[in-house]
Amino acid sequence: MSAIYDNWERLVAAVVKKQQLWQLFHDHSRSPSILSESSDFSSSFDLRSPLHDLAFDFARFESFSRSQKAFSKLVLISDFCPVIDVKDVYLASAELLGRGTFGSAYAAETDNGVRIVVKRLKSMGISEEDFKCHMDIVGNIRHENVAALRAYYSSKDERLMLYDYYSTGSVYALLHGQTGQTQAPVNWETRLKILVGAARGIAEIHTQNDGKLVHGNIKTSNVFLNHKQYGCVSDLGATNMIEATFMPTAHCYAPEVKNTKNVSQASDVYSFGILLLELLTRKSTAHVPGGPEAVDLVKLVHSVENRERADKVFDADLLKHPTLREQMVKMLQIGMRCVEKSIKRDLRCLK
Ligand SMILES: Nc1ncnc2c1ncn2[C@@H]1O[C@H](COP(=O)(O)OP(=O)(O)OP(=O)(O)O)[C@@H](O)[C@H]1O
Repeated sequence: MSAIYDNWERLVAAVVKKQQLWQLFHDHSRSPSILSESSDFSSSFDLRSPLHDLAFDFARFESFSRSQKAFSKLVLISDFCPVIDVKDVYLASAELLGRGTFGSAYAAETDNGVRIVVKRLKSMGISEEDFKCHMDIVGNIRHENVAALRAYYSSKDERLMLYDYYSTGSVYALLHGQTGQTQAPVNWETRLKILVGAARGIAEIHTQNDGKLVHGNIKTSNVFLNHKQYGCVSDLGATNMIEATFMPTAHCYAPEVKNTKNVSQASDVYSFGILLLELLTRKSTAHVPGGPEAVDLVKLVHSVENRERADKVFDADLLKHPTLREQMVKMLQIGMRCVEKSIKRDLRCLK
């Protein structure tokens, strides 16, 4: 356990205490746009202000006869004043975004053009009471780097969670896109901002529920870009509620994590390390139909014996900028520390 918590402390040191990763971030003198932004995300952002850009029509809920009964128990999170009409989900006009471990995700559009994501849990293995209790915890989180739960619904045979829709797509889509498409370059600044944001989001999640909350499913398809283009962690909740087994070929989970019962804050740190390595290498760690094959990145970076050979694993696009190399090596070291429980070798060889 001590080794696990050592990893966690390193992440906190890297992110919250603004050492290492934060230092790297500020050292990046070629990115004045990052440096000019406030280092205290919350100071310039009123997280409790009403969301005026999401102007839904509450009245339509009442008049929607087919689902009126079903939606009568839709619970809106307190700061979400406007209301959502999710009838499109039931009327099948909603767009299926994909099916994941815990259910399906749909993008539904309201009449006034606001898009919202509806997550439909596939398992009913959680009581209504436990579901609501967990939704209260998740719904309470308002942080720039955590996708906000806007509403939820629970009935005898249905559990829905409503989130903001991220039109820019996930980090998975950004890095790996669709098969056959030429990959657009993703610059260093973008990658750093994704990592800093994701790390801050995870750190925030871990402070919740008396410091016991776990995300449990950190991976590129669950990280989006917020309005400032920083990483924003989504899909919080499902792992805590549903018992599910992860695909053994998904390399984004810590080795001890076989199913949702094994997830922990330490395994979130591991998955953050994998996210970091994925951003450095641009290799996918989970196979999505139509996407690239999954690569065991821990094994890959394990094959790096010294800093000269680190180039073997970096995304070739990044290597076109030799001035970034030092920062990339430092970043690789942070990633390796996050996953080091399964990397037996001594990191000092990279120093
Ligand atoms: N809020 C959102 N905005 C935009 N796209 C989303 C949002 N939430 C999920 N998606 C996308 O919808 C698809 C399905 O997501 P879902 O979370 O159901 O599965 P997953 O991320 O592939 O796997 P898992 O269930 O393990 O999280 C993914 O491509 C995901 O990136």
